Amino acid sequence: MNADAIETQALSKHFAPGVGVSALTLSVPPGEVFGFLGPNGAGKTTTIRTLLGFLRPTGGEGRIFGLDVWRAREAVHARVGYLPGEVHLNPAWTGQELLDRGARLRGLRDVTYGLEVAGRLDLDLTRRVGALSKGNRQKVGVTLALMHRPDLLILDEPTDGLDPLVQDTVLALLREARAEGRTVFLSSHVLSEVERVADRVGIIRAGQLVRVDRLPDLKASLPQRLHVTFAAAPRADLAALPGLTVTRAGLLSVEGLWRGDPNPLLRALAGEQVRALSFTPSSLEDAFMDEYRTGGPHVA
Ligand SMILES: Nc1ncnc2c1ncn2[C@@H]1O[C@H](COP(=O)(O)OP(=O)(O)OP(=O)(O)O)[C@@H](O)[C@H]1O
Repeated sequence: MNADAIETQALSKHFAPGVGVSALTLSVPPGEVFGFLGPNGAGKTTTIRTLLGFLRPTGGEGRIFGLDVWRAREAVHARVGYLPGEVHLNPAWTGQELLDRGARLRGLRDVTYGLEVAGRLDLDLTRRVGALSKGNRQKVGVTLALMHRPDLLILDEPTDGLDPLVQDTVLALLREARAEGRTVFLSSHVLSEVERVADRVGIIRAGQLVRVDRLPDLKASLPQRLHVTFAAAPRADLAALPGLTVTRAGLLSVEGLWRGDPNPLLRALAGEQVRALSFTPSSLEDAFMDEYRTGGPHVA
């Protein structure tokens, strides 16, 4: 059976009209790290909780390894390691006790990998969860999600509250999971961390999946930032060029974003008195900020 790790068809979860997640259609093949990005309140957690059958879809359907996320949720859970956005653990238990309990619940005899993960995260398993800092509780959550080497990891903001060194370790663990052919669905609002680990990214905004792309394609499609100053007012109407979105225009200058083949722009400028011209790639960060705010540039 070659089912996708995750497949959704118009999957929706509405809490009220216009609130929640709308008609999400997405496929994540096995062995991929998929970064799920979006601003606060965009619907990342709702999507994840629906994929795990904690919330009943109000429309469409979702499958994990071919299993219906609502009707077969218990079978789904057996294939998944889940880290919730907020880790709630019994404060009276130690990390070791939670690890042993997790192993028992999953019928896992060998906790060697769980111990290795905890060690690499520099987590003291002898301490009670109630006595741990937020970051250390997060490490317990990460360890519990990873310990059984699940086929699919669904992680809601896994590096939240962790220091940069530990964040690096978590991302390394995710890359190792991919190297073993396992799948990772990683929600985040931090582009820079997703960029370091994801094969593809999806951007959700106001409950809608607005873009899904491979990272290199996304980078290649970014517009160039253009800044031209003139010695004399230009005669051509540069704003009319289809590739140009003007962000600022003066009598003797134009700033904007250019998409696609630069030759029409160069031809238009050839007849003008150009004093200076700069043409620079915009950063991925810029592109994401545009996407967050407006739904982003429509790249051909
Ligand atoms: N149980 C609920 N009842 C009603 N509305 C809800 C419920 N859970 C979430 N929402 C609403 O659904 C929308 C999506 O919320 P969600 O928590 O999925 O966003 P998010 O992308 O995970 O945000 P964050 O990055 O802040 O965690 C928000 O408008 C939120 O207020």
